[in-house]
Amino acid sequence: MAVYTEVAPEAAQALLNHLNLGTLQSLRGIQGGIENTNYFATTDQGEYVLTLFERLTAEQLPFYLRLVKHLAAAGIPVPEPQADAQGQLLHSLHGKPAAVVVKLAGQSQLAPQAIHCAQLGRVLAQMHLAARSFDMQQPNLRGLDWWNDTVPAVLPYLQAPQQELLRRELAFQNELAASASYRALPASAVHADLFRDNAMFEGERLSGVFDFYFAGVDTWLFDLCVAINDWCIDLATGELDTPRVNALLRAYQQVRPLTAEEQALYPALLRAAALRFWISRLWDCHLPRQASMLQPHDPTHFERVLRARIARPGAITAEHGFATP
Ligand SMILES: Nc1ncnc2c1ncn2[C@@H]1O[C@H](COP(=O)(O)OP(=O)(O)O)[C@@H](O)[C@H]1O
Ligand SMILES: N[C@@H](CCOP(=O)(O)O)C(=O)O
Repeated sequence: MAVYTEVAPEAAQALLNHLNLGTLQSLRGIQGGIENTNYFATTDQGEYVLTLFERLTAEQLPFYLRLVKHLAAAGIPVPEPQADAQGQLLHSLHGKPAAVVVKLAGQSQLAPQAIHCAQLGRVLAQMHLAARSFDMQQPNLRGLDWWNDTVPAVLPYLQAPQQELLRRELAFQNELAASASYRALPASAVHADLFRDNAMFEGERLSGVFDFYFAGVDTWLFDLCVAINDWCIDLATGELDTPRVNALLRAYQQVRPLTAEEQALYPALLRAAALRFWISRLWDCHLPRQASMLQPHDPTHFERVLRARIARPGAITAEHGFATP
């Protein structure tokens, strides 16, 4: 469930009045999420999502909300946060930080085909280009430093073969991050969690991408690899599905061709993206936060994905729209 704080219609209307968003017609708790309290709020002016933030603080939230506002202004299909007369995007309801964003039409496509992956690839590249002019800075809080801090905490819960893999991969990624070619990778604020459940489709058309609450400054290639590892795989085995990978990468490169460094480091960043979610799922599973509301996802899925990327590395080829350097 995802209504941790009950919101009365009168309280929602007071916030909607403050934002000049019209008269409430319906207010419905959303059961889907795991982190925040979310409601669909329909008014005579439109459909919105009202979120009360249960984990992130009022100090952390402006980065996420302003990033989404910036992307919306650049024409990227994201749920635009609604500002008050002073231009504030962050509000307060029942003592919790709150935001109201536009509701995206449609549903998530959990069994995507090439047609869906192509749209995602195009929007991802457009989003990367648009984020270059976003001027707030926040590192990816689930990046390499966090991996180095978290791996020692989860190792005791693992069997020897998993410990060995985790240690070896972390060492590999630390070495990679120190290399000149890694430092040459283009970066900006990125989504960093663009899984299938964070995008909406209306029929076959991508209506938008949302849930930017793991966003931070990281390489564009990492962001791309996070998406490929979720959108373009056989879910049972974790293996890459070539037609979907081709569709996503071709569409991405039609907007922004990968640099020579990105092409060379693609296999290593697919591994990094798998490692990131293996670690976070292990952490959620074995060290749940106090009074945690998270229902942990299965960590073994990303162990499988990581093993698959090591055994059969992906490669950028002419199939992906641009010849290798
Ligand atoms: N802007 C939006 N437009 C349409 N649906 C949304 C929007 N934001 C959230 N939702 C719905 O709410 C659900 C939970 O949102 P999410 O951001 O994933 O919550 P949490 O951060 O709590 O996991 C999503 O799966 C989606 O169905
Ligand atoms: N995509 C992550 C979980 C992040 O949670 P979200 O529901 O807020 O996207 C994973 O699958 O491990």
